[in-house]
Amino acid sequence: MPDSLPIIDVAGLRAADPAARHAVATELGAACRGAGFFLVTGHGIPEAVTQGLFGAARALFALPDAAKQAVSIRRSPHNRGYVGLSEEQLDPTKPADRKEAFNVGLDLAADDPEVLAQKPFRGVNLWPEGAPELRSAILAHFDAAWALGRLLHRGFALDLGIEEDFFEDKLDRPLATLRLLHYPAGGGTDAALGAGEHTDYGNVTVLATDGVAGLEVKRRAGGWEEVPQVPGAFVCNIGDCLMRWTNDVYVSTPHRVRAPAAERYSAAFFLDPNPETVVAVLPGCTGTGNPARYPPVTGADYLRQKLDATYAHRRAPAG
Ligand SMILES: O=C(O)CCC(=O)C(=O)O
Ligand SMILES: [Fe+2]
Repeated sequence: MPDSLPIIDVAGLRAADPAARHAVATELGAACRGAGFFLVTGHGIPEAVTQGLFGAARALFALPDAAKQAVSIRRSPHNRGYVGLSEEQLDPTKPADRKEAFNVGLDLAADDPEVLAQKPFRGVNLWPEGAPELRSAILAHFDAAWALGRLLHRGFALDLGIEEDFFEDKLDRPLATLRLLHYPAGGGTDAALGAGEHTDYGNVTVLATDGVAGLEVKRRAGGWEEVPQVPGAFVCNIGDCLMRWTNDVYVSTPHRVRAPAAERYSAAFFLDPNPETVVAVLPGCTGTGNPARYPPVTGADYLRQKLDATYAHRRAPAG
């Protein structure tokens, strides 16, 4: 892995000129095969949207505990809602994570046919009462990060030598989660991390941070590399699902968050495919002596396995 993560301007992916699109795709492909992490500029997400998101995150985490517990993730079978401080332990060998989180999924209406049919992960979002402005600010960023995630997939497809729009209809009702994160001040004095070492589960993660450092990427040779703060850029990384889809051609790299001395906010958008999409190793990623390493699985089964392995509250009855 190189010592510094690549910064990739992805505006060219929107160009009419195929050569411009291919040039960006080649850069993306190199990053996905190498570090598995890259910084993205030229993403087209207005700064006002990101500012609005962080304003909403600050207001949300500042609510009284009772208001946050009223929308606890324990009340949602669909991986939505609030996760309290130290309720999660991404690395089981370390103390619980020093963070609180709030998960938002695809914003479906209560009478959406898939919600009524109780399809897996198809539920309504939980919103704190009396704060309607939070919902619109958070959903504006959800939509913007989703669009960026789909744009990146056009680049991945070009790099992988498949149809440029291969992923389009596999990401149009995705199992996506926008996770707001708040790492309180005062970390760094003990062994607790903000978030323990883990890999992400989906295809790609689009991360916005408030400029406070803390995220570290595991080097293949050992040790940790701090992700630099580049104003206006998003940090993107490949998740386990795209690693599987590409037969390990793209790499899902472990990372962690130090418990920062100063308070830190971030927002991770995890883009997983549609629930019924079959994730089967792509034809161009196998060859003689390199068979498919994974059997096909649906997006919903895949995510369920991953979440059940991580979160005790999904296995045990809510307490
Ligand atoms: O807060 C961050 O910088 C990264 C968080 C993260 O890795 C995650 O939530 O999966
Ligand atoms: Fe992560």
